[in-house]
Amino acid sequence: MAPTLADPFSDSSALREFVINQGNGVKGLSELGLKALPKQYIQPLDERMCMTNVVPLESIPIIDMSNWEDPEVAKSICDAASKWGFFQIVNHDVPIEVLENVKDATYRFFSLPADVKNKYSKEHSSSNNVRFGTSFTPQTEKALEWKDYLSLFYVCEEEASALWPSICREQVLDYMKKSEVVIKQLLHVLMKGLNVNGIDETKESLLMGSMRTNLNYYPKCPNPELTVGVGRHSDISTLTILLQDEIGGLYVKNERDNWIHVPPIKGSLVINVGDALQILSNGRYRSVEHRVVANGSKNRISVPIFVNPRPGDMIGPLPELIANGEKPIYKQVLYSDYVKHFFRKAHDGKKTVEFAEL
Ligand SMILES: O=C(O)CCC(=O)C(=O)O
Ligand SMILES: [Fe+2]
Repeated sequence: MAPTLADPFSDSSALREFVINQGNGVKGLSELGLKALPKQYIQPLDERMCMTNVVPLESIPIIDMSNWEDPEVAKSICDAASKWGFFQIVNHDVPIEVLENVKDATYRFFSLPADVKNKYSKEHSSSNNVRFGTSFTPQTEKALEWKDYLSLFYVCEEEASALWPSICREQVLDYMKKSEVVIKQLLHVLMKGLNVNGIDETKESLLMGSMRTNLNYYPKCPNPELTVGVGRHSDISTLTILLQDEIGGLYVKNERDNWIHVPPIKGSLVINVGDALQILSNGRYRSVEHRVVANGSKNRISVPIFVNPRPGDMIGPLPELIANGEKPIYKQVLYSDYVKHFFRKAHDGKKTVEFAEL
């Protein structure tokens, strides 16, 4: 039941009960029509988006994938991954219907009643591979983030059939499957750019041996300027493939520490380098800080696929780079340890990668 007091959430345990334990999420808070943001979501001043640090005219590269093997296109992909760590792709092979279907499926999942979504919460889910949650790590964050999510770690079709919510399962599986072609094209080009030619089975497994898809829901927010949708972070993936809707709100840091908006382009996918690829490439490709603002008038969704090494893989600079005489700047770390380190703390910009520095 929704609390009815004027400031129902002055007590943090009441907020946790409603948002986390009962599974209402921030979507539930948003739908209460609160006039003011609960204090638990108020971010410190330096974590809020300050529009004076936004460069309006700059833009991350937009790359046409129809001729992805053309040396010019390949160079623009490698340059974007080194300089920006972020780019958008158009004319990739993922059909527009697949993208529209997974967005519809995201709305369908979040429209389910709280008690149904809550079956997939940390408390109730029968598997760690399926997780409905809110904020990032509410147990360790001083200020919460204005976001709900469903996270689906892919093991196999059978497990997905048994465990993933049926309301979005087929659409997420299709989105992952259809994205594999462009993921392989990008990794092929990026490896070639490091003089690593041909991706054998072991390397393919290291680069894309596991995948996680998140359905992110950022509800409309009272006082969006006081909070964040997602705080400053870099992803821990090798690559992230991100589908966003038409609302906007994702910002990326440029080389001069200013923030650049990633404008929604219908049918495009946003690609970003994650920490694992930064480490494997010995720093040649860069994972870059990004964040999502909250929106005062509209709900927003996004659907990232995190393309990862397998949890049991050791990641470190690729042997081909070291054989060429490069000095390693990262040590070998067990990927699952890296992941644990990321989830042990609140979002903290680019700090996670220090875990692997020599
Ligand atoms: O919602 C977005 O646009 C980005 C989300 C994000 O950065 C993430 O899930 O890691
Ligand atoms: Fe991210």
